[in-house]
Amino acid sequence: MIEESEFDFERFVSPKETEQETTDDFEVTLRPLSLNEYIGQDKVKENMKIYIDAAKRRGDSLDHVLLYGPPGLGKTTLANIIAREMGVNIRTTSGPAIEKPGDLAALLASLEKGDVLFIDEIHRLSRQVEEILYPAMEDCVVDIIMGKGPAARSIRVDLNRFTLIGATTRSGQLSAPLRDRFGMLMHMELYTTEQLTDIVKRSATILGVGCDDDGAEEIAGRARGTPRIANRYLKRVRDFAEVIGDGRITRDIAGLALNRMEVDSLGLDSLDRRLLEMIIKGYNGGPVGLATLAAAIGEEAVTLEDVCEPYLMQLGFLAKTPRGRVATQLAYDHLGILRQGQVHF
Ligand SMILES: Nc1ncnc2c1ncn2[C@@H]1O[C@H](COP(=O)(O)OP(=O)(O)OP(=O)(O)O)[C@@H](O)[C@H]1O
Ligand SMILES: [Mg+2]
Repeated sequence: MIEESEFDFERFVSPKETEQETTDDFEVTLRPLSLNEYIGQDKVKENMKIYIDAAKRRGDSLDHVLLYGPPGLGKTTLANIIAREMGVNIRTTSGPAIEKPGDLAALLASLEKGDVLFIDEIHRLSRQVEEILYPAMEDCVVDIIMGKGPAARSIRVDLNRFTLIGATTRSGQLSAPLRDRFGMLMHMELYTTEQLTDIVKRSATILGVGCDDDGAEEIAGRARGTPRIANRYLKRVRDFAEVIGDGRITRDIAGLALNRMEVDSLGLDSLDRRLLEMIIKGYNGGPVGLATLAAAIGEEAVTLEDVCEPYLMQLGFLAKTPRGRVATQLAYDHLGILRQGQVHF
């Protein structure tokens, strides 16, 4: 329920777009525009194709979709593709950008039939704002309270059928009532090196850079399962290739560039290594709590949890236990550190 004072009727007519994307031109041009161009995430993609097809056959809007997974895996890209494949408009906003319930109500009321509303970082919606979504998602209505005190009355505003696509890096932080109202929960996984190699090759073609298969593989192997990182490294390696080499990306050039950027052979960057070294040297291998660890290396806990840990856990370098984070033997081996009392043969 929202109060009249909070409701900005002006916005019904001209909703102010809250475009909060942190994309530069580079990212925009590299974004695939159709499901067929979208590499990897096969499970998500196959299911999505069926849901889209079914909705289109019924002439219905698509059910609400929640995309969750680590940053840079293509959630924003996929949301745009879904809207495009459905042939509808997409409006983009993000959790922290919607301050008042009235703002969201106005945005919802401005949607046309079938439109997609994409809310990035949906776990960061305030409670009050989130409550507007419940009846909107379920019954396509918003409730507005007019007036105050005993004279107050509530008005229902009917909405057009729409599709909410929410994206979050942390589905665990989503309240249960909100999560339950999504018809599809789609978990995005880290990409394999083969998939990332294809992504790098595709991006290189779009950018007009010559790139050997080996060169693409070298970049992919160090991009920690993340297309955004792969594209970023490609851009930097291209600089090296142009200045040091003959412009073509080879394995040697890629290796050299990435070493200079302090990205090691498995894709660990200096922050990953600082994290592991702190557990090993500062806390004797762990367990150590996330907050303690974050304070010790001077980083935010969310950064460690969202950015570093998924990849370190996938490599088997880090384990989460109820008592805290633990560095595994594989991490010691990779960093070349001996455990206390361990003898090197
Ligand atoms: N499946 C894919 N195929 C090709 N390129 C991709 C794919 N997924 C993502 N990319 C590229 O990776 C970049 C990052 O994708 P995107 O912005 O969609 O990630 P995100 O999951 O929304 O990240 P965040 O959580 O940080 O918002 C984009 O520039 C896009 O070009
Ligand atoms: Mg995004």
